[in-house]
Amino acid sequence: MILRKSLIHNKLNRIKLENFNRYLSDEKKLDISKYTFDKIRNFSIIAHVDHGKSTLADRLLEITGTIDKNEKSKNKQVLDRLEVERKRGITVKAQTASMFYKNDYLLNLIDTPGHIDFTYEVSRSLKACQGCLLVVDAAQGVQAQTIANFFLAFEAGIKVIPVINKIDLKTANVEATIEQLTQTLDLKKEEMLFISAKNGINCEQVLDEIVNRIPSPIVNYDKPFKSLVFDSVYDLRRGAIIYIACVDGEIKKGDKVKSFFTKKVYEVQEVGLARPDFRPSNKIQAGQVGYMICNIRNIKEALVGDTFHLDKAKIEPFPGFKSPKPMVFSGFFPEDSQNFSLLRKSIEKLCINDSSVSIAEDSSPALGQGYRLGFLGLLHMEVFKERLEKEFSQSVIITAPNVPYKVKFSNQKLVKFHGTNELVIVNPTLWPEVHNFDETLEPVVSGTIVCPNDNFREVNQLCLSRRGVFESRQEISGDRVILKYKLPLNEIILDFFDKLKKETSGYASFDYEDIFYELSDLVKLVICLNDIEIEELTQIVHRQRAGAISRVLVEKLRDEIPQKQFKIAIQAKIGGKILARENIKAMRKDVTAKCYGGDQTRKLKLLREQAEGKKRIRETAKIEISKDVLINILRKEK
Ligand SMILES: Nc1nc2c(ncn2[C@@H]2O[C@H](COP(=O)(O)OP(=O)(O)OP(=O)(O)O)[C@@H](O)[C@H]2O)c(=O)[nH]1
Repeated sequence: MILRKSLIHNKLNRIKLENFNRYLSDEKKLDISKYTFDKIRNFSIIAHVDHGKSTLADRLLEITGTIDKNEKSKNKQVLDRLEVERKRGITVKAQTASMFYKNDYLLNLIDTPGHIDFTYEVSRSLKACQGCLLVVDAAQGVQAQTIANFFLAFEAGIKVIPVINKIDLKTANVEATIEQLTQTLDLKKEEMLFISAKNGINCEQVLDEIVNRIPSPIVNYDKPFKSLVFDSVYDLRRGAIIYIACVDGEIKKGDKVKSFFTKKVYEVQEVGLARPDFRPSNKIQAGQVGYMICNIRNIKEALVGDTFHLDKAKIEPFPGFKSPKPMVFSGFFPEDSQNFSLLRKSIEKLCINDSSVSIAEDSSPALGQGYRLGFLGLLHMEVFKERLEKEFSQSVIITAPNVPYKVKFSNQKLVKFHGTNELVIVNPTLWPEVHNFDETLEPVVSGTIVCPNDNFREVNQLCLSRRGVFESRQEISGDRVILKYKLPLNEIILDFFDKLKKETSGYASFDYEDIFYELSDLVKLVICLNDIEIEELTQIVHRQRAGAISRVLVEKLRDEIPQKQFKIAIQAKIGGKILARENIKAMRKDVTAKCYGGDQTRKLKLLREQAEGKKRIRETAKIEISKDVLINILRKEK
């Protein structure tokens, strides 16, 4: 697996040290002028996790001589996978690479991220292509991500070449896979390729079919330079390196370019091809795909989907650009509050290479100073956390993740105050008072599940218990079924996928698309200890689920909080209404132990004094939840 972006950074540094000077002093920059648009094919590889996307990419690079086998094994040692990627069996990011084929063609393999958290980026990268290889594992057949990815390609209007992989496996069921592809995606058998990416069987044919079937890009040489940004990485010395697909004109060192989104102007310092190392070229012209370095010092100015064009030229931007929208938010606090400034520096460094993380300062009575960070999805958050721990040795406490909710109001005073009639709430403690809004909305997704027919009942039950709405069921060959549900995002960000796997002995796959907002009866659930609110445990929940969540939380707290000299009342409340309650009894101390003999009046006096003392402490003592208890509760929450 040599093509992984989470690891490109290492690679960039290596290239920088070893080759940077050589490249700069190298007079012989690549001359790619002869690769006119008709000689170019831009394509992606899309697949369900583990169906062989990276293996096929490696094979194509090997066949075209872009990398050799020795280089590959060298890379294999350098590139180790993040644990979260290994655990989930996914690659978060691959890499873009240009290959020369038969001396005639320039084939550009454009990376698409391999996870639903990055669906927007997948759809943007597909916009830079005219075709894609849809890889399907012959032993596993069509899976949820196969379907979701196919439809992204279909919507992008690009040519899809179905490739059935792993035909060498004893468990391969090629006939069933063909049938599933024809039934579900309306693909034709005669269009399918049958390969083993691992053993190289029919892989050269894949290259020929890319040339034969994928159209060359539609371009205009006479118009001023215009390009689509489909990826970016950050290098400490050179700033952001952006990957562009050039559709009009050409660009070379010294030209001035402008970002349509930020309106900022930059001078181009270098352009070139990703092979996959950065190789400078004399220019990039319409139809070609490459990288551009122009001293962008903030990765937030190099956004996927933006249009970079020649300064002062009037152009139409590529449609559909959105700045990244975080959908999962959590508090990040240092395990040792002394380490806050170290945590800040580490987060800043990590964000240099990730424009999609949103950052705001946060503080908590128990956890001290920290941050509230927003991510594209839960996996994105896990990868970020793991990198904080592995690359920066930071131990962090993460509060229960939540999704962004919306509240709508018609009160004109509020509308005037906020300048809008709708607020997005990402921090549950900032949820407004009930009388201050009219409607509440939550993000909902269209989910696709592929599982064995026999598991339908369990899967359906799981989805309904997560407030899912059943939409459709389609039986496909191989005794499997495709199910569609509308599911609230909040219900699937935590353990939904794990539960789904458990219910189906690992045979179900899940993917989602289209995040949209729907009306929902949401309430703020507050946890109190002796009437004092524990902010870190405040959550926004659906009214229907509030009772069950409350009971679980108060029981967990009852088991975790140590006894004190006085009684502790644990309550879960919505507004003033108590939904669940547990008490922790006061510690008993035998104050009469020293009274020998039968002086009953003295014993009673001591007991009376003890009871009054406890009452006094209970009224005055501020119960603070300790950090350890909070960590345990949050761990169990996950
Ligand atoms: N037997 C066999 N195994 C293969 C073949 N292609 C890939 N594999 C294996 O399948 C596993 C997954 O392959 P990858 O190339 O990592 O799959 P991927 O689609 O890139 O996975 P992600 O990028 O992590 O989603 C690896 O263990 C490969 O060695 C093949 O043609 N035959």
